[in-house]
Amino acid sequence: MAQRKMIVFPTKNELSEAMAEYTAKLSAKFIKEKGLFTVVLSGGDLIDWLCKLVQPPYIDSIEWSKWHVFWVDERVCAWEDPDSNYKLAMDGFLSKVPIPDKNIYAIDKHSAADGNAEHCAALYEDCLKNLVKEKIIPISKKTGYPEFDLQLLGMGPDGHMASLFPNHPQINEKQKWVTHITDSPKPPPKRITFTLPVINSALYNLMAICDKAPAKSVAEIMKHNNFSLPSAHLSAQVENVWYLDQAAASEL
Ligand SMILES: O=C(O)[C@H](O)[C@@H](O)[C@H](O)[C@H](O)COP(=O)(O)O
Repeated sequence: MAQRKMIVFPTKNELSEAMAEYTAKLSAKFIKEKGLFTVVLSGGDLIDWLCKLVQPPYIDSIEWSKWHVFWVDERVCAWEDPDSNYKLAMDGFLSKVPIPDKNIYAIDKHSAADGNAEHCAALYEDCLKNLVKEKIIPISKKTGYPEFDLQLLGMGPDGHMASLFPNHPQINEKQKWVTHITDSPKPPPKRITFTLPVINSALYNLMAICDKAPAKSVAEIMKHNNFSLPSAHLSAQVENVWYLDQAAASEL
């Protein structure tokens, strides 16, 4: 498993530039090697930081038609709900680039609107299993879990990543690929999330963190490897890279 690497950027703008460059390079590499690129998004501020991808040179140089897009976690609510990570990504990013609709794998629309978190998690896992059969997602020979090319993650001030929260049992789930939570400390309470072994089976994991609020948790992880914080468990098969702005790195 890859060692954690950290890069601190003077500003959010520079972090955002670097994230676009990193994503574009991996997109070109994987499309050249296997004809497609699997990207996993999270919610939160990350989508804002992806804004550079919808600008030149990336908007014209990336082969968007070869992208397959997933969510590492999703809030269980209607697609139109302002809480929806799907809506956030569609409005801020995906609607601006020519990725075929069929390559955008959102939470099941009806079960999400019905608020059935357990069913949504099971359906999302079924969706991943079908894509394994269709050879869109390989199963890693090393980990035995699905292997995504790039996952773009964020961390909350409490050290959570995806919807794996401190002092909640989801972090220990090893059988399922996708699980659910109905009492998330960050609203809204109902969510689905990739499990830790799936998150860590990605080839490249990029964790992007800005602002002062998560700075203490960043320091707990970097200085003390405090495993009570779910983000401390992040790994990857090839690269586990953490992009911080100055504020997020201020307690280091
Ligand atoms: O659904 C969510 O809430 C997100 O996917 C979540 O895991 C997010 O990545 C972190 O909470 C960081 O969020 P911020 O960038 O908003 O702090």
